[in-house]
Amino acid sequence: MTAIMSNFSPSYSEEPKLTYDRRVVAPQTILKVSSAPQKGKPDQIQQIPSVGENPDASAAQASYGDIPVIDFSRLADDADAVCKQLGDAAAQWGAFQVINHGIPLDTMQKIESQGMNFFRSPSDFKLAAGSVYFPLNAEYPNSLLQRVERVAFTPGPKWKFQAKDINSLEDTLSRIWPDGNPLLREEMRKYLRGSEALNVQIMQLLARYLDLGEDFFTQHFHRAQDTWPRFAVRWNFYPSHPNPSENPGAKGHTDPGTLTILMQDRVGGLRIRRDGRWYGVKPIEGALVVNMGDSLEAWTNGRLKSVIHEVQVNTKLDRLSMINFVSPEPSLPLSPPAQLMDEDHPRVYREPLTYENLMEKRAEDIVDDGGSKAVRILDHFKIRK
Ligand SMILES: O=C(O)CCC(=O)C(=O)O
Ligand SMILES: [Fe+2]
Repeated sequence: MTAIMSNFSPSYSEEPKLTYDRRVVAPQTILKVSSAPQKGKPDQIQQIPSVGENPDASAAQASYGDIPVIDFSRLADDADAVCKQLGDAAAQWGAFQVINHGIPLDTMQKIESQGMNFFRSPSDFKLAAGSVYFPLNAEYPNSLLQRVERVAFTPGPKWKFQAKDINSLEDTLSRIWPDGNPLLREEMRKYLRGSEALNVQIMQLLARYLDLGEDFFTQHFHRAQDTWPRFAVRWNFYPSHPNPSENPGAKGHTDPGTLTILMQDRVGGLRIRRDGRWYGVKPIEGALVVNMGDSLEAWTNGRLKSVIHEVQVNTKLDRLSMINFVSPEPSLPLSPPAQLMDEDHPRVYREPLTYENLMEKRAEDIVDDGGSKAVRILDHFKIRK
């Protein structure tokens, strides 16, 4: 341990005293790029233009897209309308934001400020956390995550060992804050419980939207001895960079699981792709961003869309997100129900297809091509006509 480290202990007990710049970014600094829809080459893996490759990327255009914002406080009076709004968003955009989801704003703010405290700490302090901390870029020049420091709240080196229980986060918590951080522990516990409930609620609403019966997805949640789905929780920290065209934070990709529940700060920079255009995901205080992943698209025979997204680094402000990747049991066949297949809607993806298959392909892709090409992993599993 160096002298700096032993003297350094970021305080955790401060109330959300935000140690970073909370200015709301002027809309024109958020890039929204329109580019021509991809020319159809249905039998080829789709290449997703990313920030660095896209000549439009520096031509900032003000305004965010109309990514739906769903108010869960309306569930009590008008569940049908909420269900329709949410399902349409999942089918058309592959993403939405949720407000009034039940996780307290205070919890989200405290986690955010603790996360910022961690990433703003001296490098020696962060590196002392060991394998749960991934420093900026150094070892992963070709990864999808281009300019991101990370903390993985996931025990074990492999995706198979993801867990959602607070106990499994203890190890990471004690590594990133060796002197203890009971405030963060408590708030993470609340957040996890809240996002677990939200995941169930959303999956039930989506099943209802598709007329599958509310439990179509959730009946599998406790199928295995251990409980599924599992959560892989991560903090992503994107230090600012003066040149937006040189600094994709995360390149275009889809997430492999069922849902991704994401908390972003006020900086913005997350963008999603729909019909060949990028749309900024507007930071809304207290909102959670929900993305559909590959497993859900496969499971619903393409009715719900696994959304392509990327992150642009801000030119002035550091950005933090906390991401909860929800995955199904790895060996569960993601077989679409009969109701979602007919002559007009033939089976889209090969069977059997499991989360495990998706993850294996993803690992190959990222390793084999050096990760330089962002691809939709699901396209590898399409049934060719
Ligand atoms: O940080 C974000 O907003 C999104 C990051 C992301 O897409 C990912 O880590 O898969
Ligand atoms: Fe992602």
